[in-house]
Amino acid sequence: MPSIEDELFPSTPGKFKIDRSNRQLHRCFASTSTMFLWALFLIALTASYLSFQSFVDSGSRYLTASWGGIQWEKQVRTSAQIHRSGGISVLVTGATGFVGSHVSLALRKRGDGVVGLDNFNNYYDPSLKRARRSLLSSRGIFVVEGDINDAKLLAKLFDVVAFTHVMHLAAQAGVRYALENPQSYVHSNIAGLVNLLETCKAANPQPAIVWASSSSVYGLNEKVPFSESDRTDQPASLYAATKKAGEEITHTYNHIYGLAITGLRFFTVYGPWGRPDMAYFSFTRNILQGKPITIYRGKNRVDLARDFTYIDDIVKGCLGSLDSSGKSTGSGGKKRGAAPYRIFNLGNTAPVTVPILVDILEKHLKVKAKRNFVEMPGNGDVPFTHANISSARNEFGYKPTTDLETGLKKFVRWYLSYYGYNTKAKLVH
Ligand SMILES: O=C(O)[C@H]1O[C@H](OP(=O)(O)OP(=O)(O)OC[C@H]2O[C@@H](n3ccc(=O)[nH]c3=O)[C@H](O)[C@@H]2O)[C@H](O)[C@@H](O)[C@@H]1O
Repeated sequence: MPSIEDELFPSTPGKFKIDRSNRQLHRCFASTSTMFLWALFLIALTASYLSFQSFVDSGSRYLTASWGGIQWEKQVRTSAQIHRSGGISVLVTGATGFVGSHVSLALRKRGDGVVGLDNFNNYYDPSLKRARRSLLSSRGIFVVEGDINDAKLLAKLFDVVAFTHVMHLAAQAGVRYALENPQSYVHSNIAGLVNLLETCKAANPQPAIVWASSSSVYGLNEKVPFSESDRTDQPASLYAATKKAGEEITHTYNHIYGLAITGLRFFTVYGPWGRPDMAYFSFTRNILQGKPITIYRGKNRVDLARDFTYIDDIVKGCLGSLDSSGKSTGSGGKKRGAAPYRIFNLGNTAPVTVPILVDILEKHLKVKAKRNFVEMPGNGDVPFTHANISSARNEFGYKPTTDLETGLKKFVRWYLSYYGYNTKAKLVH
């Protein structure tokens, strides 16, 4: 590919007609033409710089289309206001996501300040995210539309509000989608995370950060139940690898800049307002529509199992982590002392096989599933997960209380109501 210089200075100068009969004139013409060429070059350079600038501007306008301005700042400030003594002010990324919306509502309910951030991407139906936003907005939570990769936006948010905490839940989720769109995992889970940490490190005061890692970091680990000290260097999917990378990256920022950081390894979270890409959700949709569902099986027809964890238990774990996070020690990019670095499993400690999950759904839906068993493809899945939660219990009293039967009953009730199967049921959180 020709460089920009190649294009401005063609390699065929013979095209410029020079009068060779008069050396003086030639020299003069040559120097004039050189000057002329330089002038042309400078003009072209300036023009291309200006057009590049306008491209950057229009690009950032695109990124920042929905933020900025006095009114916007007022909304951010109001939403961040704390309404209880000893409360915290939290920036929740991924606020219209499944876990993000629940955590935002719970924080708000107890009187904390909450500002949401979400890019409303279309990994799954954005109308569900918009509905969650309406719910948040009805409780006085403002959600900024923007991406964690937008450094200007993040800096602006910290300019407007001195957040005490960041609850970082924005991510490219899903284990199997990484085969289809690997770059989206790098974009959100690596580049976006670093961008957020850069903003937090530079903030004055620095916030404490709690963020979503994943049970998938245990990968091919066979020791059960999974403890935080078990090996996590055998990821089975790119998704897991990016979450594991996130744990290493956050450690670095804790070490160099004194950011207080807590990583939470969530175990297959489910519940009302959940994620349509997850098995319990898509199974429900297919069962109700009379379509078959695909159930993966491991080698020798062994059923896969997950430590399915109900959303309300996860929310308690998130709030417990925020409350016990400790403080960042640095300011303006300078570390002043050691800050806590923690990682916790947030699971249910009671793995259930996928066919049993389907049994429970059938019971609550009162419809038989059309089961199609398939040998687990090499798509990033792991055979089972099982959390040891003693660290979280010791540190902040984490204690899951909802079993899969009860949790799925609540999910099904929400699903039928939200999608209009049962118009009598009220649409409540
Ligand atoms: O806890 C975690 O670490 C992860 O939990 C889920 O990942 P996963 O456990 O794979 O959850 P589902 O996609 O709901 O799958 C649950 C089980 O159903 C199985 N499954 C899934 C889809 C399907 O069509 N058929 C099927 O049998 C999967 O193999 C798996 O065993 C989330 O999607 C991840 O974002 C999260 O990080």
